[in-house]
Amino acid sequence: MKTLRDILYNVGITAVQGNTDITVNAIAIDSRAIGKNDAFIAVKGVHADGHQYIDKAVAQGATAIICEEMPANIADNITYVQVKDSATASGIIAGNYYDNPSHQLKLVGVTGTNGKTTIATLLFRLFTKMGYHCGLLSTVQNQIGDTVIPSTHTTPDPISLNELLARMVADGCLYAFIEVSSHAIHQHRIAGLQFAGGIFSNITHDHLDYHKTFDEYIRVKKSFFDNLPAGAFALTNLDDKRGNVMLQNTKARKAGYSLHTLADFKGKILENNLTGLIMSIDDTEVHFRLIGEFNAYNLLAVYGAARLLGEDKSKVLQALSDVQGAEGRFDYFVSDKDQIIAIVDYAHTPDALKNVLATIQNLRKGNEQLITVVGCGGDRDTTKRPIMADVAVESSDKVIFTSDNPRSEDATAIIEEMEKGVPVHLRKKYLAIVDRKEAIKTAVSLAGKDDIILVAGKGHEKYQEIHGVKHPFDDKKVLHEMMTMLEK
Ligand SMILES: CC(=O)N[C@H]1[C@@H](OP(=O)(O)OP(=O)(O)OC[C@H]2O[C@@H](n3ccc(=O)[nH]c3=O)[C@H](O)[C@@H]2O)O[C@H](CO)[C@@H](O)[C@@H]1O[C@H](C)C(=O)N[C@@H](C)C(=O)N[C@H](CCC(=O)O)C(=O)O
Ligand SMILES: Nc1ncnc2c1ncn2[C@@H]1O[C@H](COP(=O)(O)OP(=O)(O)OP(=O)(O)O)[C@@H](O)[C@H]1O
Ligand SMILES: N[C@H](CCC[C@H](N)C(=O)O)C(=O)O
Ligand SMILES: [Mg+2]
Repeated sequence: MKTLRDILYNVGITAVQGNTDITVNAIAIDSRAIGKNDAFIAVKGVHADGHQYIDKAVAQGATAIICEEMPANIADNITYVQVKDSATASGIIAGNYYDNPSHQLKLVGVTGTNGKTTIATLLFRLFTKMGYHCGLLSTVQNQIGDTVIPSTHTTPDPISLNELLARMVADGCLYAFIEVSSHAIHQHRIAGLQFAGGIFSNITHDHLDYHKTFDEYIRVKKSFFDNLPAGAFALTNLDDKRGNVMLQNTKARKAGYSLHTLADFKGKILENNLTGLIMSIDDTEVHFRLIGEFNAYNLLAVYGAARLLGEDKSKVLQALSDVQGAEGRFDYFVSDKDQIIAIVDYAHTPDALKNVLATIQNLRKGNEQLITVVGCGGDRDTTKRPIMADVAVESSDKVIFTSDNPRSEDATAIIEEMEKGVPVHLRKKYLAIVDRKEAIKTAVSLAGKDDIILVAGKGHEKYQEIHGVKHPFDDKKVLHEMMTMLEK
């Protein structure tokens, strides 16, 4: 059992009212999770202010309150600790509560608009193949060795994050590979963690609903590298316009990867087709199972990180050559009868969609049609909607606009916003079908021999969220069903 004093170690405290030598049973940032003798950390959120729930936390049994503003009602026998920033404090407190698990393994964080899940998953699979016991925190799933734990966020809240890392430590993991989303950096979900390394993939348009401007989005991502310790490595993509800026103020050891310029880790694509990529990496020719130029970048990032973690070049390349990509990322199958290539991909940003469509265009052998099914999520960046629609019609022969996760929004209204991005001369190329299953069915019915269908935006997701309800939905399963039903 830890005392309140123990878990406050390194926290920027401004005032204390009450005794800090009390034992703390558990910690929570959500009053609904509070039980007897717990500590409640009141965090100001996007929708609510945790300070409003202090009384509720006390009523549920909290004996310690950590907050930025002392409440008006001070209850007897409760310790109130005022801190400068309770979001940051929650990360540090969570670390202390769980014995700072990030100090007990090598923690590597991946940030960037696209490629985080792919890079983190490849690292996890590579290091596992090389014989290490590893942990993974990703959008698709969390993993401790072979044990899969469902994930709710790309980067969990600081308490869940430290608890998961502690489970990895207890299970004997030497490495943890985690995705670091821009939301997580901004909300200090990673506060107090000790990283052994940070990787930057790229930065393009996304999340402007949250960060407001692209400059602010860049600043937030950069702050992850600014805060890395001197002993860590910071690995960047030198072919990204912002690749150098990301590392401008880092204390960590800098390294870069590139397909086009001089770099610590240099790659070149020799062949790129449906059987995979053949690349030259630091002058060694290697075959990989993943497809597309964007995956060449992801593979280079993984190779670079493995080298920076002290692994041998040929051992890494040999193991990486056999590793498979993450679920729902350029996940494809070929139909039995008409050899239709059906691809499911998580492209939900303009850049990801552009890259995946360019990859498909490069794989084309003749005049096969490319039919794209795509939608945009509700309650998320609205400015990407017309751009994604434009990208889709420019690079496909036919496009079906449909729903992604409408969340609280009207699905038809989202599609109408997408349609505004279609240039007049390309209007004949698209249809709008709100029901995603119907949209996929139509794509399959339009496809003939050797044609290619791309269903974009939801990748591994197993549900469709409509007005707060998550309805079971799996793009790949629906594609399979429709192929069978329509005998393609
Ligand atoms: C917009 C956003 O990021 N919200 C996250 C944020 O919640 P919030 O600030 O909205 O919380 P709030 O509802 O305002 O409440 C404020 C505080 O009061 C507390 N509270 C609230 C109600 C109550 O009864 N009692 C109580 O104590 C809450 O626990 C919270 O601490 O902090 C919560 C705890 O960490 C997150 O679960 C929540 O993620 C929401 C569900 C979400 O959808 N986030 C998405 C946008 C997200 O984070 N995505 C990124 C990936 C993006 C990418 O693709 O790069 C991710 O990392 O998953
Ligand atoms: N390095 C890359 N550059 C550009 N696009 C990429 C890259 N890697 C993957 N993509 C595209 O982005 C999609 C999402 O990839 P991935 O899931 O790896 O990214 P992510 O950063 O984890 O996304 P999220 O922020 O939603 O968790 C892929 O399906 C693919 O279309
Ligand atoms: N991590 C991303 C996922 C988007 C996936 C897409 N299917 C959507 O629902 O918009 C986000 O929270 O913006
Ligand atoms: Mg991800």
